[in-house]
Amino acid sequence: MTTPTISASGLSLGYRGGLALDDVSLRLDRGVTGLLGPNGAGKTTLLRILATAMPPDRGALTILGQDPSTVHGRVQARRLLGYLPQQPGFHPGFTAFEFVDYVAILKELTDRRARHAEVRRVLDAVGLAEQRGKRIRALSGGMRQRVALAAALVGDPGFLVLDEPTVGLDPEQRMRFRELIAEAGENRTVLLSTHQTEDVAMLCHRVVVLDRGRVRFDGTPAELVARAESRVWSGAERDPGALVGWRTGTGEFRNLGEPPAGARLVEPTLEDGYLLVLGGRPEVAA
Ligand SMILES: Nc1ncnc2c1ncn2[C@@H]1O[C@H](COP(=O)(O)OP(=O)(O)OP(=O)(O)O)[C@@H](O)[C@H]1O
Repeated sequence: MTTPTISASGLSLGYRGGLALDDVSLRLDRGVTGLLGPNGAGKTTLLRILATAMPPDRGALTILGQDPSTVHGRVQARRLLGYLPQQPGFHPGFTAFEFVDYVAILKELTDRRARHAEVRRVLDAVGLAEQRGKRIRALSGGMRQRVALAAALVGDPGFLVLDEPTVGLDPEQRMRFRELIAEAGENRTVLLSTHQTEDVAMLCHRVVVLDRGRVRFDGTPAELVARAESRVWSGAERDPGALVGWRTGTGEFRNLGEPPAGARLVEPTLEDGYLLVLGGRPEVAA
């Protein structure tokens, strides 16, 4: 068996308010894995730990064979991974080129000529060749996300950590961004956190659902959809026996849970499976 890109076991981390991650174990390999979960589930905390931005309180982790609990392992792991954080921390006065070059310097690409060639390569890869001299403040939200992705791609890392990369993008930009992520996942391991079940349906070969700091599901998108098989029905009213139900655009109600006899069953979606894994809690349906 080959060594996985990421091998994490028993990761736990507490903040003052309580446990944000509770005994999370995960192995990740090539391709795009989606991390779904409601607000406060622990997604950012997990991604930060996997990107070595903070250590867990407990648990063991290896990143591309490196142990980030040692200084040497942490430095090596950082050379091998790319991280697109939720707030990329742009300096709006920088141009796209200057920002990515700055990240490349932090990644210790010391030879100026080779570094600049690398910056041009990653900006080209995300379709920003034309905009590289533009100031970040003058770029659209979608272009800024592409700059952040370019920065994460510097040095061709084997492991990419993307924290809600499609948030705030219009549908066309989101589609374009998904293509870039799919491309990035062809020959490396990508972990992507998102609230968008469509991101997972369109991009991911695997999906992990995190809720209240614990892994609630780990499988393929098709397996997540299958969780809702024969558990979704429609009707003229919200079924009081449903775990969760809502009015759809057609005026009909979509109900999830254990259908009553004679219920009009409908084809489940990935979102239905996700909501059922979370126990149909309506506060996470948004
Ligand atoms: N710096 C911090 N100090 C204290 N508590 C924190 C801190 N960061 C996160 N938390 C808490 O830890 C829990 C997990 O937060 P985290 O940001 O990892 O969740 P998330 O799944 O990324 O949420 P979202 O989807 O809203 O970004 C939440 O209860 C949150 O309030």
